[in-house]
Amino acid sequence: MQPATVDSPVAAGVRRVVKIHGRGDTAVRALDHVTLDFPAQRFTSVLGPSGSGKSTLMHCLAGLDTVDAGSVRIGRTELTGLPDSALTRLRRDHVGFVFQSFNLLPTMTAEENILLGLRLAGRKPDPAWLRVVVDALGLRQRLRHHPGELSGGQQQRVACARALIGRPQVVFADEPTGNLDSRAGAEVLGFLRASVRELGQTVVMVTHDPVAASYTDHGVLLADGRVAAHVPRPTADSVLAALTGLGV
Ligand SMILES: Nc1ncnc2c1ncn2[C@@H]1O[C@H](COP(=O)(O)OP(=O)(O)OP(=O)(O)O)[C@@H](O)[C@H]1O
Repeated sequence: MQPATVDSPVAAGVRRVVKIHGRGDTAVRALDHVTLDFPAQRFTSVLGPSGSGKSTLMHCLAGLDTVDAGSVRIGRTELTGLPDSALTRLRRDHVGFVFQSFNLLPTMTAEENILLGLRLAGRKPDPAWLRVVVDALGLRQRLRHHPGELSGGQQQRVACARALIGRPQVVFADEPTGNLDSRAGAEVLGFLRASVRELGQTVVMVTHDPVAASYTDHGVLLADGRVAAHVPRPTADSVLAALTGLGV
């Protein structure tokens, strides 16, 4: 199996990032001088109460939103100040996404969904890597199915394959198990963990769920737009205790 190409020990990071939503009286400081590094080939969870800034952080990290101060990098590339066209290319070529709601195209087969991003980028899939990803996700028998013919767990596994097929610098997963039952959720989490440990990928996952966080190598807790705590080698209990310590 070929490991991912790693061109930096830090897959993504933010330095003293401030993000303010809205203006004037209704302005909300969603990120308040956040500094974090997400190491390559690690599975990191971002936790915290509702409104603590998790989604905002992910959007800023992925270049989907701009920051008001501070800097953001993906690998060795500084995002702040990049023109939109360069940001779009960076996302397309170096970032994978897994969303709570799967976001598959219903008229395409599972295989077409997996390969769409590469096709749009004019890149050819590496057949060996496609095989590795499809087999790791148990999707071999499902490639010709349309999303409507797949269970939620299978659809999310297709979304994971789509995220990994271009061997991105980092995969951002936003509550990837939020719409799944616990068994399907465990399968997806097990795969994300295996994609890091066995395939050398890097995954950053936003989650509310201490059990989901227990699959990761490191947990970061946000509260009120700030880094409130780190939970190394998280277990469901240690995450719960850290969240409780925040008064959540
Ligand atoms: N587009 C927006 N306009 C105004 N305020 C916003 C906007 N997006 C987020 N916020 C505010 O910024 C803060 C952080 O929101 P964010 O969605 O990042 O939190 P979160 O931790 O992801 O929450 P949840 O777990 O509920 O998804 C919240 O107070 C939220 O109300």
